[in-house]
Amino acid sequence: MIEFRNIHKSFEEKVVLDGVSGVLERGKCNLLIGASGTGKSVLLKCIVGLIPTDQGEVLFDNRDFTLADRDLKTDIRREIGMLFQSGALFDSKTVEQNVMFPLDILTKMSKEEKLERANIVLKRVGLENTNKKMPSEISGGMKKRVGIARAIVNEDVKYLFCDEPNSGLDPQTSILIDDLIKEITDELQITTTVVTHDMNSVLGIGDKIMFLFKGKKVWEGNKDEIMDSGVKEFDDFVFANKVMNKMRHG
Ligand SMILES: Nc1ncnc2c1ncn2[C@@H]1O[C@H](COP(=O)(O)OP(=O)(O)OP(=O)(O)O)[C@@H](O)[C@H]1O
Repeated sequence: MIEFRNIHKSFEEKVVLDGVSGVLERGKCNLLIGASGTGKSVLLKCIVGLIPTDQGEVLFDNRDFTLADRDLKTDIRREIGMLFQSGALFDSKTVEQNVMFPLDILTKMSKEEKLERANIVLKRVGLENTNKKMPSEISGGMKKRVGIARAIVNEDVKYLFCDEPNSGLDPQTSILIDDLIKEITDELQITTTVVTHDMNSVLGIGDKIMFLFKGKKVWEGNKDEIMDSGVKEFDDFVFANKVMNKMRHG
């Protein structure tokens, strides 16, 4: 479980996050949603410490990351897996080398141990027998699977963060990737956070949904509660989607 409290972040004069608080629950897919430019990615980066906040606290299972000393920060970082928007695979490394990379930098495991672990997670994401392929030789959906394998390769991982995992994917592949993220969350009982503006994802895997608008969280709920949120900004976002609008008005 991750708790973030009163997060503020501005870039020069521009206020991006204006006092955002929330709880990301363990064993659930927690979704951060909102229109383009509302600060979803900035919030995710503030939570994982990639961007310093101006104000606010982030607690990973009651451990204050903001005030943590170097050792505790390193411990928490080791428990974080990230799936980046672009996939962020190293083009010059094979699939296997990409997946083993976090183990190279975070652990003292032997080559054999790292390989064994990489093979386990590659199998889990449905990519056995792709070890020696280069990223340029595999599809967009497979690249995302490699990204997921890399994010969970470290057995210590307790927190998984995915920034727009469906970007660049067709709708069917998007659903497969969403389902995989959901299954892994259930299996490992990790705290998963997904940044998205894809309504299919919201309906498919939104165990807990937080909607950001102009730097504030203006609605929170689950996928069964989105039809009658009672919040205009949220309705405008949800029902801009034609399918959702049709579901509402028949
Ligand atoms: N490093 C930075 N320096 C200055 N401004 C930034 C920086 N990072 C983000 N911003 C600004 O913060 C705002 C929010 O950006 P963010 O990427 O969080 O949006 P988002 O909600 O994730 O949008 P999208 O769905 O388009 O990815 C944008 O106006 C962006 O230009």
